[in-house]
Amino acid sequence: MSIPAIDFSAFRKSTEQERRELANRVTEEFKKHGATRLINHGITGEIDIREQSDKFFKLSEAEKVATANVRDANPQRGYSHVGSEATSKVNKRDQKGEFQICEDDDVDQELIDAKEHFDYTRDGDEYPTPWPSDVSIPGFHDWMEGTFLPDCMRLARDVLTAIELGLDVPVGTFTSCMESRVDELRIQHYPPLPVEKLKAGKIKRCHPHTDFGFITLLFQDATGGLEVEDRANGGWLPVTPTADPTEVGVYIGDTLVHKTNGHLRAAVHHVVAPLSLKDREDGVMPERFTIALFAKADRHADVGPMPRFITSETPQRFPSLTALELHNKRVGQLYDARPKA
Ligand SMILES: O=C(O)CCC(=O)C(=O)O
Ligand SMILES: [Fe+2]
Repeated sequence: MSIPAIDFSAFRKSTEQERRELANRVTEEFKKHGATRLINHGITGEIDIREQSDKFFKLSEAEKVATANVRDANPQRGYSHVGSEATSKVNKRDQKGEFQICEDDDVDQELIDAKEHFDYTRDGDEYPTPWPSDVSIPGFHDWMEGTFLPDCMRLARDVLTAIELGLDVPVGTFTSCMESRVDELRIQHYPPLPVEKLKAGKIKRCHPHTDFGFITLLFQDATGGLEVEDRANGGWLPVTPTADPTEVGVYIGDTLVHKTNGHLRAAVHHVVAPLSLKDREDGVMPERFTIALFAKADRHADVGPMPRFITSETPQRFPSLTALELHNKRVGQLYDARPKA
């Protein structure tokens, strides 16, 4: 089984009835795995992940480090080297085997994510991005910040509108608390990795985790290796890249889980060897590039469960807190850094 790719073109240009049907279909997929895949979603510009990302990751170590992310509990900005963030520290399975947000420090400290990344947001944000100079990468900032980020933000809001329709909550329920546009984009590079290195179980391209925002949009190159937890059968569903380079995976994140009191569950995902290398003992996993848009709620928005999702059968599961409080708690877990009180 795999996650079907849904044609999203009808969402912007069709009758109300067709929009609702599409919204229901997308929401049903989210209910199954916390994930869906979309094609024909309106981002038509060249999504050449490699071309854009390569420019940054090919910079010298010194130039990359000059834009380094500060490893604290604030929103991530700039460059993170291989092994910097530890996704293994953010979630844990509960007694029923379901993945939950980690609430204590009892996690394996030695698991390494074999990836480097650069995180950014729009200019003018209160947490500014340390961009590399335009001399070292001509056009990089303008394309990333000026074109790609707004396109992704628009698509994320459309998908959230579809979820509002699919859940039959008033339109604007989620999207009205995204006005300050604090979404974040991440370009990600997984350097070549010998399969042998995976054997000891300490290194993965990315350990199982859930993302922190409302939803994540994920564009991947043709390498493969991303998998989503298969809730119905156990195990994992490979999100195998298709021939369509614009295809985007969409994943439910913790903020939407909180707001819906667990009615929607987050997509648990990880990155392992691509299918062609899965049963091999040797060989080298080729490098891999992806781009993620983390669609976020306004920092001061209350992302505690909405009253309509709290019932006698489903009592309140999460506290009332702001999006920034939830986000900082989660980012802090990546770095063993506590948010400031
Ligand atoms: O690169 C991927 O396929 C997944 C990355 C990811 O899960 C993340 O950055 O949160
Ligand atoms: Fe993720």
